[in-house]
Formats: sequence, structure tokens, C-alpha cells
Amino acid sequence: AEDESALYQYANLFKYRNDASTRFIEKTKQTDLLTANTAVARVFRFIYSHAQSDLAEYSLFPHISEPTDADWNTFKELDELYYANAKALILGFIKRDLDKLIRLKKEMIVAGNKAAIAQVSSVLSIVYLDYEQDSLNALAELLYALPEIQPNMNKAVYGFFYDKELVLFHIYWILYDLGAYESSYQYGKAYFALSKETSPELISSADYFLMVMLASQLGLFEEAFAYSDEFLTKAEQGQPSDQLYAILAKVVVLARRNAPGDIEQALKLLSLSKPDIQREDWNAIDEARALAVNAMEAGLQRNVSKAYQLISDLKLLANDPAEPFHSVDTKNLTELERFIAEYNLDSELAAITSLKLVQHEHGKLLNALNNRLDSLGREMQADIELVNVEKMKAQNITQRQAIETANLKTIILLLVITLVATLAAWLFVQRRRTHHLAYTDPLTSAPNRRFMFNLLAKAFAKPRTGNCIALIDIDHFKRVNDTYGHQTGDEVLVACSRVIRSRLRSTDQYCRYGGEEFLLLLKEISVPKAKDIMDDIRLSLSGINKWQSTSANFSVSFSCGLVELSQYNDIDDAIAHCDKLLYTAKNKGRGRTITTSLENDIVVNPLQTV
Ligand SMILES: Nc1nc2c(ncn2[C@@H]2O[C@H](COP(=O)(O)OP(=O)(O)OP(=O)(O)O)[C@@H](O)[C@H]2O)c(=O)[nH]1
Repeated sequence: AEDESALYQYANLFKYRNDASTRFIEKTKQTDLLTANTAVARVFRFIYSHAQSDLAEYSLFPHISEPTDADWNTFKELDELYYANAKALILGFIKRDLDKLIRLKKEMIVAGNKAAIAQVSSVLSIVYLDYEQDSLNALAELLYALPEIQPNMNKAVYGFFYDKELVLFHIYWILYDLGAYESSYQYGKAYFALSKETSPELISSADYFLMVMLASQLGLFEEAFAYSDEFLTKAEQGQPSDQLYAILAKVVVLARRNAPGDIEQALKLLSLSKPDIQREDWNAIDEARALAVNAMEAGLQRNVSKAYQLISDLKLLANDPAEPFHSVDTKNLTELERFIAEYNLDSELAAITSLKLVQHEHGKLLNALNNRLDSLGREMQADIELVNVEKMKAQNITQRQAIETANLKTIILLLVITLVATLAAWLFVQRRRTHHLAYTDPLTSAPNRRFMFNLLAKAFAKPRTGNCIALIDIDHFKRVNDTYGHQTGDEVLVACSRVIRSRLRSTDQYCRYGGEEFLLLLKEISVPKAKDIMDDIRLSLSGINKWQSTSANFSVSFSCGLVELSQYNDIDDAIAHCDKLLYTAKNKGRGRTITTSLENDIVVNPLQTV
């Protein structure tokens, strides 16, 4: 007969499954796992035989085969949660059958068993993470599981049941890997807070290191120092490499805070932690320690090339399979490298500015992602309700087989689509921004010379009859600056650009050509018509006499040279002649347009009150 208390005892063995065979067998002998002929025992024997291949030798049942559907049905009726876990472990880690695992999750959704769904989701997340290298889907599953998964209150079944600490831990690291540092820090905080209560021994040195790096990077120095001090204390009982990283982490916090005396203290910490024995006696750890300490020292002293060299030597050492390093070392080293780069960018204002720009966009992208993620965790209830509605509908029309839980797939798909779309949008914005910066005048938002020359080159490439260019220069602009100040001068330039833009036809183009000069390209137009447009612009501009930066009322005019392109061999000739005509316009009293064919000019509105 099936026995519920046996379940607990079998699950209890999970944590010994990788121990030496004798110890594991000794533990199993304290239960009836090796002798019971029940469905549950068969399932557990199958699970444990995977890690302990000689299990059959000790069992009454020398043939250990995969549980049958009948076994699973019996198991499920006995306890749904244990059933879901056992099956998920087999499908996820022994069979590695992702499709069946997803089907198991759907089965639990149909059953409305939240605890079981959370467990299957957790197993799914690890499968995505470890076997599929798919951290996004892993993240989706973890966030899905998070609201319903329980903290590790019962260490006896640790491992067989996934706990909230583990889920938070994975979210913390995945978000960090995705570059979502702020969210990573938030989940890290939750992970630390919970684990300190339930299982502080499971918080690793790498967890601490990252937490200190994240807090300090986010400027949360109080928290950073708190984590750093805990790390130092904990590292005292740890490996020499733990102690080293604890010191390096503290150095980073000091350097990032950079209060008076911080750098000195950081350098002192570094010099104290250099290996003190003779170089000939160094082992790999000493070597690594010296490299790391010297790299940080060089970084703090702004000797960047030396720092990078040392870090790269260190990475070589850490990647050497012969040496006793963890894989996390490489991750930690990347963090250190990032810190040194960031610290030394200080002197390069330009680089920092552009970096900030990028980070700003990056921030927006991550916000979008974070928002999507926040809502994901709350989807489980919706899924269950949806399935219930579907189930009722299906019962009504006696089509029970048509219960679809496509919603699950939709969530994950949506997440991926959102991410890809925001990434694409971000890249697009970046490209647009670069393009915009390269081709736009920042003051007037008019296209710049470079942009115009591209267009002019094209205008010259085609038969160019009927295309005109006009060069505009604001009259007595220096006086505007001298009388009302540069800010007002700027305002006039912006107004002028705006008027030009509003008066041009859609086929025309213009640019800010120089200080107070604008160059216009007017397509398929006669010289007199083009001149009309210029007069129209001048008239509109003369109507503007109120300014934000001054209470004075005045308006400005401009002089203009205008030519038709077909008369010239290249752009330079055309512009040079245009400039000459502009000069003539200035000499003739300003406020007019001079063309080759038309010498008549109307003074519309010379500068009135300046
Ligand atoms: N406020 C402001 N002034 C600028 C800018 N670019 C150039 N200037 C000023 O524009 C003025 C141009 O003056 P000038 O070329 O001497 O000629 P003008 O005063 O316009 O007189 P005419 O062209 O002879 O009518 C200079 O004083 C420049 O400092 C700008 O972006 N903002």
C-alpha cells in the first residue's frame, strides 16, 4: 500500500544522492526505499539510481526502470506536489525532456496547484539556464514561480523541493548578467535578507562580492560598506581568495565613494594585503593575489595600461585549468576591470558624457524590461483562472480535450518580443541619435553644412536646370549680440531657422551654413519665384519682434544672394558666387536679395530698433 510518510523519507534522501555510495546506501537503508514495491518507491529508486548507478545491487528489485504511467497516476493521487516534483526532476535532469516538462507545468495549471506549478517552473528555469543557455526563459520561469514558492523552512528536503532563496539567487545573477544592475541589486537584497534568516551558510563569497560591487555602483555607499564588512568577516573563515576579493570589494567601495581619505585608505588596504612571503615561494594563489592587488593599485593611481595588463595576466592565470580557481573568478575579474575602466574614465570628460548618454537609453530599455518582468510574476493566478474558464466552457460543449494553456507560451513569447523590440528600438534610437548629432546644428535644430553638402552633391549629380541655392546672412547680427546679449542672439538664430523651415516647400532643404548664415536649396523653381520665397521669409521674420530673453522689441532682416545651379560646374563655384551676391546685397544697404538676373531689390525691413 502507498504510504504518505514514506514520501517525506524518500525526499529526505535527495541531499545524499551525490554522496559516496556507502553513505547513501546507509541512509537509504534507514527507509524502506530498497524493499518497498510501491509506485512511489519505484519512482524514487529511478531518481536515485541516476546518481547512484549501483543502487540496484542493494535493492530487492534489481531491474530499475522508468516509472510507468500507472505508477505516476498512483503517485499523483497520493500527493500532487511530491508527484510534480519527482516527475519534474526526472524530466528536467534525467530525461532532459523540455516539452514534457512544459506539459507537466500545464497539467499542474489545469489542476490549479500553485505550489506544484512554482516547483515545476523552478526546475524549468534551471533546465533553461543550464542546458539551453537561455537565461531569458529561465528568468520568466523564476519570476513566474517567485510569488508562490516557499522559503527554505525545512532543510530536510532541501534540493528535492526548490525554495525561494534559490529562486531569488538565480534572478539576482541572471539580471546581473543581463546588465539590469538596479533590478539585480533589488533581488540580491531580497535574497540576502531571506537567506540570512534561513540558510546564511549558503550565501557564497561571489554573492557578497557582486552585492558590494552593485551597491557601490548604484551609489548606495552605506549599504555597500555594510555588505563589504559582512563579507570581510565571513571571508576570515573562508579561502585565501575569499579574503582577497573581500578586500578588493572594499577598495572599490572606497574608491567609488571617494570621500577625503578614501583613496589613501584603499591604497593602504591594498598594500597590507600583498603576499608577504618571498616571491620564489609564491604559489598560484599568491601570484594571483599579487597581480590583483597591483592591478587595483595601478588602477587607483590612474596607470591604466599597467592595470589592464595585470588584469589580463590575472585572467590568464584564472583560466588555467591547472590552477585552483573557481569559474566565478573570471566574472569577478571582469567586474574589477569594469571598475578600473570606469574609475579612470573620470579624466576623459567626453567619454563619460557619451557613456552617460548611452546609459540613459540603456536605462530606458531596462525599465521597459523591468516593467514587463514585474507583471510576469503575477501571471500564475491569471493562468489558473483562464484555464478554469476554459475548462468550464469545454465541459459545457463536451470538448474537454481542447483545453489550451497557450497563455503560458504567450507570456514567454511576449517577454522575448518585448525585449527584442526594445533592444531594436534602442539601437534604432542610438543610430538615429548618432545620425542626428552628426547632421544637425544643436542650437537651431537645422540640418548642418555636412548634411547640406550631401544633398547638394546629389543635386549636382542630376540635370540641374531649375534648381536654385540661396545664401542668407542676418543683418547687423553682431549688434544684436552686443546690444541684447548672446542669448538673444541665439534666440534670433532659432527664430530665423524656424521661419525658413516654415516657408520652404516640402522639396526644399536648408542648413545652418555658419554663424548667422543659412544656405537654402530650392528645387525646380525659377529665379524670380525663388526670390519671392526669400522675400516671403524676410517678411515673416520682420513680423517677429518679441523675444523671451529680452523685453526690448526689435526685429531683424537679412541679406541674400541667390543663383541658379545650371550656370556652374561645381558646388563651390555656385556657393562662391552666391556669397559674392550676398556681399553686394550688404553693400547696397542690406535687407534684400540679389540674383544674377535681377538686380532690383526691395528694402523690406532693415533692422529697426537696433
Ligand atoms: N549669439 C550668437 N552669435 C553668434 C553665433 N555665431 C556667430 N555669432 C556672432 O555673429 C556675429 C556675426 O557678425 P558679423 O559677421 O561681424 O556681421 P553682422 O553683425 O551680422 O553684420 P553684417 O553681416 O555686416 O550685416 C559675430 O559677432 C559672431 O560672434 C551664435 O551661434 N550665437
